[in-house]
Amino acid sequence: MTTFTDFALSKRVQQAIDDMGYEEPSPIQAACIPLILEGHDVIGQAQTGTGKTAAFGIPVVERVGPEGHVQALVLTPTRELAIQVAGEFRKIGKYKRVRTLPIYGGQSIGHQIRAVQQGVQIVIGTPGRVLDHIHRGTLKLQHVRMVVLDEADEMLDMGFIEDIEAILGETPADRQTLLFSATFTDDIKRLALRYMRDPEHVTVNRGEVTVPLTDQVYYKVLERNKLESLCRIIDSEEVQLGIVFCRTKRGVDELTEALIARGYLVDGLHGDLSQAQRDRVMKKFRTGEIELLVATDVAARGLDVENVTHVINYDIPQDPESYVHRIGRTGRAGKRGLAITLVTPREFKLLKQIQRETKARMVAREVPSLADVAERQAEMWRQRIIETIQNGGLGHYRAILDSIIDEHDPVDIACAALKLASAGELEAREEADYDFGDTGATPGMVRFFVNIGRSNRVTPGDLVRMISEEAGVPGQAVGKIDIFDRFTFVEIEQDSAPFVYESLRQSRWGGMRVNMEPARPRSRR
Ligand SMILES: Nc1ncnc2c1ncn2[C@@H]1O[C@H](COP(=O)(O)OP(=O)(O)OP(=O)(O)O)[C@@H](O)[C@H]1O
Ligand SMILES: [Mg+2]
Repeated sequence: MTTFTDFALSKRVQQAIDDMGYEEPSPIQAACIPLILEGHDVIGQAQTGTGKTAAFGIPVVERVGPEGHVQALVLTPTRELAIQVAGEFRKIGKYKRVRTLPIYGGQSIGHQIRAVQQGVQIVIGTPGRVLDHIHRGTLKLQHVRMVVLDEADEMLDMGFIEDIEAILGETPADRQTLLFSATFTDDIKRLALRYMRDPEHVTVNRGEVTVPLTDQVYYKVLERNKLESLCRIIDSEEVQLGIVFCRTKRGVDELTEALIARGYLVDGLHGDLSQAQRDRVMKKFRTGEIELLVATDVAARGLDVENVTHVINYDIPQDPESYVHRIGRTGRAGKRGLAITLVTPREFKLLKQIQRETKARMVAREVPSLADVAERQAEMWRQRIIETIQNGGLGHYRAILDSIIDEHDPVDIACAALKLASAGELEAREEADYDFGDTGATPGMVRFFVNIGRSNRVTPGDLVRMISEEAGVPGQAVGKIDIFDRFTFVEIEQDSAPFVYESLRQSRWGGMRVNMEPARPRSRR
């Protein structure tokens, strides 16, 4: 087994690693540290939370010389990540006294300029702000010997590529270039070769991109019930710290407000907040002052917060990479995690695509019913009432009730008091459902008209198979099937009907075009 001492690191770096409590190198560290120490360019790919930061951090710090100019540059896609990676570098370089500096937007540039002037050896920054310094002439990169792109696939993607090119153009051509991420597409790897010299490819766990210690589940929800479903799911989980991802900044704001209104300890993070706000929110999350962080994909990559037990995709991620990185915020460094994805009927295909491309094992779960949640809440109130009786000190309240106790049933009085105390929390609520109108189906079922191209060779067995494969519903959800000359009608259980409808309303199956519509009873006559 490899140990850190095998790398012949300087005493001061080795001591720092010991202080950090790293006993043995993770696989990506074991493979990359020697290569980087020897001066190779490296493309390093390993699952989220497996120590990629130190895999480049340790050898980069080790290779930095005593000269007081910028020798290494690390680029990250977000400010929070730059801050975090800078923290890791500071720890590794603690005894070597390597001077590191995070440089990112939203922070006073004057302060950064003064800090650079004091002789920084390693800069960790976001591309925009680094370019800003280059243009102002306040950051000189001509002596840079090592460049790291953390989250390299993201950095070489559309949003960043021009900035990256411009920055790399400021560094010497014979620099050492290091690329790290949990995900690399073949295209990005090919593109990366342009900026590298004969790189070594290190890939850990080629087969699985997601972390096996993170269980992955999904809940089928209806758009209009999403908030309610989320709350029920959270209430049925023991969340220590959780990150809830939304697609848009506005979605983050809205969900944050809605959750606060419902009494959850949450705050939101996205790119439109001031840096001071972003710092405050991250601090509240890292210290556990809030239990849920609601965020856009700005929090998807690289963030390492201890004890994140849950990642919840409130909005389904738009591509497999985003899924991998988002859920990678939990299940880090050998800990367990749970990744939850909410999926609406319209998004079901996307879920299946993510599942296919990440080879993820996702298990379907049922949103707790209102009855489940109601029972849990009722139990909680019963407990509270019993505890309150046991704690005593009720004399004052008894006096208040004295004047009505003769005229009203004591149980009625207790019920009224509970209604007031629970502020509506215990009111009966109704389950909302997808409205297909009257389709002339058996009670509890929805009848659909299915049109499968010109081919009439479809058997009832084929239909059941198609429906369960495409919509991910059990075969039992399919009821009566009528195959006429040119028309086919299928009855689907109410609960599964929205998913079947959204998956099959317009799709392809075995090369045939499939259309599906809720049946209208009149057309049956
Ligand atoms: N050798 C080690 N022994 C113990 N813990 C480690 C070791 N290396 C790293 N860690 C810890 O593992 C956690 C994850 O590390 P890191 O953030 O570098 O992961 P990553 O691979 O960069 O993940 P991501 O793809 O999400 O960016 C950190 O908390 C880090 O301190
Ligand atoms: Mg990382």
